[in-house]
Amino acid sequence: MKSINVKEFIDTFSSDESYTSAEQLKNVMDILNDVRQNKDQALLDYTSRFDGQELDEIKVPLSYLKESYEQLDEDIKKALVTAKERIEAYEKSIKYEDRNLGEFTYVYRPLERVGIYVPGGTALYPSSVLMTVIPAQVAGVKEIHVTTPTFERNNITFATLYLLGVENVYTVGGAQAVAALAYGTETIPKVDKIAGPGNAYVAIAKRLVYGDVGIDSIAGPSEILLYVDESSDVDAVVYDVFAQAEHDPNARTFLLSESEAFIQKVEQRMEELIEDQPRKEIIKHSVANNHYPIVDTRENLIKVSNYIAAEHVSVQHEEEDAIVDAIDYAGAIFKGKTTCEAIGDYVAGPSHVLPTDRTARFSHGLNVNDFMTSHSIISLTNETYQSIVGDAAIIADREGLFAHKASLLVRKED
Ligand SMILES: NC(=O)c1ccc[n+]([C@@H]2O[C@H](COP(=O)([O-])OP(=O)(O)OC[C@H]3O[C@@H](n4cnc5c(N)ncnc54)[C@H](O)[C@@H]3O)[C@@H](O)[C@H]2O)c1
Ligand SMILES: N[C@H](CO)Cc1c[nH]c[nH+]1
Ligand SMILES: [Zn+2]
Repeated sequence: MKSINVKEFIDTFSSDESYTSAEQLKNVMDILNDVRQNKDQALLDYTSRFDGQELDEIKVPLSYLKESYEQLDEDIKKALVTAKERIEAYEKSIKYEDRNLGEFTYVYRPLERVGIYVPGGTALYPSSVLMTVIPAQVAGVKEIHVTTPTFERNNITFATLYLLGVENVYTVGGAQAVAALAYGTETIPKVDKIAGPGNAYVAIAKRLVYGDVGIDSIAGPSEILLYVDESSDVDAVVYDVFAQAEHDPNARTFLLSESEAFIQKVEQRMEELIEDQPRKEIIKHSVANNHYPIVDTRENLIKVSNYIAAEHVSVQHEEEDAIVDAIDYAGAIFKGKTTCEAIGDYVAGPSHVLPTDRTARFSHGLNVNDFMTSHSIISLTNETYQSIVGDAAIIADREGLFAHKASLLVRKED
């Protein structure tokens, strides 16, 4: 594919119709309203329509989870436990603790009831079970409810849920699952916050229910921004592009370099390897519509990296320290030629649930603290109170809020 410079990219990209088109929004809104009104019946209807499954019940019996786990081979059991231990250790290390600051205390409390979306449309995502449920468990969430459009009685998603001890699992996907968690149905309870990644329908639905329920972030179709140079390995870069593209036709891949010659080597190799990819149909669609090879100066490439604020930024470059330092906005940065993005998908430690669609400008990857809420406890000594009450009263006076002023001054000592 021909490369473009940063200016050409900004012109095309900002005028792109992203997956959140008005039509998509309307479709998702209709699904949300239907589930709100018709509850379980709507879930059964959408599951038949979008997933081709005629279900009798939505809740997965615990015996299915147990059987799924027991039938796993030892090598995958061991891999899941390795991932579990690394993710747990990471989340425990970053968990906020109560802080006593004398007259002020910040306290952190786990959420009571959360809903977790585990994707399962074109692939199974046991790794997303680990990357969402473990932070919630480390936070101490009291009730965890998981929805996933996964139907086979024995499958690795159910097995991983069993490994983590999750008992409330429902076979519902897409916007309808988000609606069920946000508003409640006969089977699925209304939760306080919904977390977890998914495709465009899931991402739009989370946007729309926010406010009625909390959400973690917009963790929609996957993205990677690769910043590479002549020292990078061409095949490794190609597989990094394909690894994101194979998630979804809407997945986006940005390939940035100061070297046109290197970009052309990667583009050429992509053409050679694409036909051999088992998920080539999805990859081709993603690459044809959402792949951006960009060549420009260092300064412009850094600016555009911060503009895109991609879910994953992978820096494979001789001057990686300087480039990583200059990047302010990204879901997660993978530094160096060995630390590829896919290691973060599975076992590195930090959650792979990351903001997409430029939302890393203002939100961050999922972690234990997203499953907690904090409040301050303010308890002033009388001495402090008496020293500041006059200032408070005069501001209340100027706001014209006289009951505020009175409540302050009634406690003032002469
Ligand atoms: N950002 C992140 O942190 C992150 C992490 C993991 C996965 N992902 C993303 O998760 C997604 C997984 O996507 P998926 O599709 O395989 O699974 P999914 O579970 O997200 O979506 C499947 C559901 O989409 C709904 N759906 C499909 N076609 C529809 C239509 N025409 N109208 C309404 N609803 C429809 C169905 O209800 C189906 O159950 C990918 O986009 C992947 O990139 C993102
Ligand atoms: N790359 C995805 C996040 O965008 C996460 C994932 C799960 N499994 C494989 N990959
Ligand atoms: Zn991935």
